[in-house]
This record gives sequence, structure tokens and C-alpha cells, in this order.
Amino acid sequence: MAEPIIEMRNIVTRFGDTVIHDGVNLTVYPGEIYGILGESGAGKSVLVKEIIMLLRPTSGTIKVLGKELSHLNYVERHQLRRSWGVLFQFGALFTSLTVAENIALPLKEYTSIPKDLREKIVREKLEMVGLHSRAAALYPSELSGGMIKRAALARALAMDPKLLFLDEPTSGLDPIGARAFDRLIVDLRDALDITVVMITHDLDSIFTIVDRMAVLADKHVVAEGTLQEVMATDHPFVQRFFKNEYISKRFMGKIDAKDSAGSGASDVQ
Ligand SMILES: Nc1ncnc2c1ncn2[C@@H]1O[C@H](COP(=O)(O)OP(=O)(O)OP(=O)(O)O)[C@@H](O)[C@H]1O
Repeated sequence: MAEPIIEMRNIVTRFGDTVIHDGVNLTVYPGEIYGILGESGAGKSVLVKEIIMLLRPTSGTIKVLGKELSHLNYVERHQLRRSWGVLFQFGALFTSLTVAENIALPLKEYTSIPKDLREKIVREKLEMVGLHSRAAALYPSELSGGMIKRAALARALAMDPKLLFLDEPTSGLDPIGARAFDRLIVDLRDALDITVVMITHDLDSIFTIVDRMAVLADKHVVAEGTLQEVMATDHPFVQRFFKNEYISKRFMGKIDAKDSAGSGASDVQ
């Protein structure tokens, strides 16, 4: 198997006396769409913030792209940050900037690319996420929910990242928009050869586009692996989350289809 692109080992996270993670381990491999699942408050966002260096764990080690985060100096941290894009929940676009200005922001902040080239990159990224070039001049308040997500995704892709972090990417979208966004994630992964880590509660996404996942509960990763591996775990949260009749009826056909295809999640729509 390839070298992991992200490795978390024995992560402990405490805020004051409150323990959020008590020995979390997970491994993400290149090219995967990796899901992080768990109840509200389980510590999914904190875990991702630790990977992208917005928070430091109390103890434990995190390796991203072969680099151990706690060993990096200021310049190395700055360089590593350029290797990923992040789509926060609700898009988090700057409301006072147009879509084009939002997408160009990381390019302005991290590079000295001239304005005309920046504009070309913005056009490219808009096309990549399926937005019309007319969207460039619009402000976030003029966009639909789906367009905001796509614009925020375009901004996350501005620096040609190797890794993409998505926080509940389909939340707030209608079912058709959510499935279209799932397809976009798979297409981008395939076309750009990126690794995607996404926090999600969306069963459709979990059953159709996630390759491997970690389930956070009781301050630990209680299950990690493919859907079949995770569903074989008898932890009560996993049982509650996956094993009820509604889910079985709705999704079992899809599991079989994925199994018989014998390959990646993009086989199943
Ligand atoms: N900077 C912080 N300082 C103190 N406590 C924090 C901080 N960030 C998060 N927490 C706490 O850590 C716990 C886990 O939060 P986190 O946002 O990671 O949960 P989550 O699993 O992502 O939940 P949700 O699905 O609701 O977004 C929560 O109890 C939260 O209040």
C-alpha cells in the first residue's frame, strides 16, 4: 500500500478539564475520499483543525505529506499550508468580495502571480467547479446555496492543493444539489489526483463516494476502514448510525453494486 498522506497517532486533545480525544489514531492514503463521521460534539472539526494546523493537540503526533507537524518551523508550516484547500461549513466566503476576488484571495496571499494570470486561474477554477464565468462578478449574497459551496470549493482549489478538506459539504443543499456536489467531488478527485478528507453525516455521500472512513465516538476512532469494514463493527454508535431497516432497504443495493464493481466509489452514483 502507498505511504499514508495523513497519519494521526495517539492524539489527545483537552480543553481545560474536558477531554475531547483520548488516543485517536487514523490513517489516510493518497487518492482516497476519506470520511470523518461521529455524533455532534464528538470532536470531528477539532481533529481536522489539528491536521490543518489551526489547533495543536495536547499530545500525540500528526504527519501530513510525510512531515511531522510538531517538528516544523514557521517557514515550513507556511509552505505546508499551501498544499491543502479547505471548504468550511456554510462556504465562509467573504461577503464584501466578489466570487472572483474570493477565489483570487489565496493566490494574492501566498504567491506573487500577476493580476492577469490570477484572473485566468480564477476562470479555470470556476469552470472546474461548474460555475458560469458570469458568477465571477457576483457577491455571495447574490448566489444560491449550491453556488456558494461551488465558489468556496473553487477558492479551496485556487492553489492546486494535494489535499482537500471539506466540512459537511452537502449540508444545506437540496437532495439533487447534494448528489451533484458529491459527483463533483469524485470528478475533482479523479481529474486532479487529490486526496479528500470530509466530515459528513450524509448517508448518501457515505454510501456512494466515501472510500474509507473513521468513526469518532467515546473520544476514540471506534471504527476505521471501508463501509463494509466499518459496518462490521459492533460499537453502539456504528450500530445506531448504519444498522436500521430504513438504511438497509435504501442502501444495500448500492453496497452490492460497489462490491461487484470491485473498485472506487466513482463507480456508484
Ligand atoms: N477552541 C475550543 N476551545 C474549547 N472547546 C472547544 C474548542 N473547539 C471545540 N471545542 C469543544 O470540543 C468539542 C468538539 O467540538 P467539534 O466542533 O470538533 O465537534 P464536532 O464533532 O465537529 O461536532 P458537530 O458535528 O456538531 O460540528 C465540543 O464540545 C466543542 O465545544
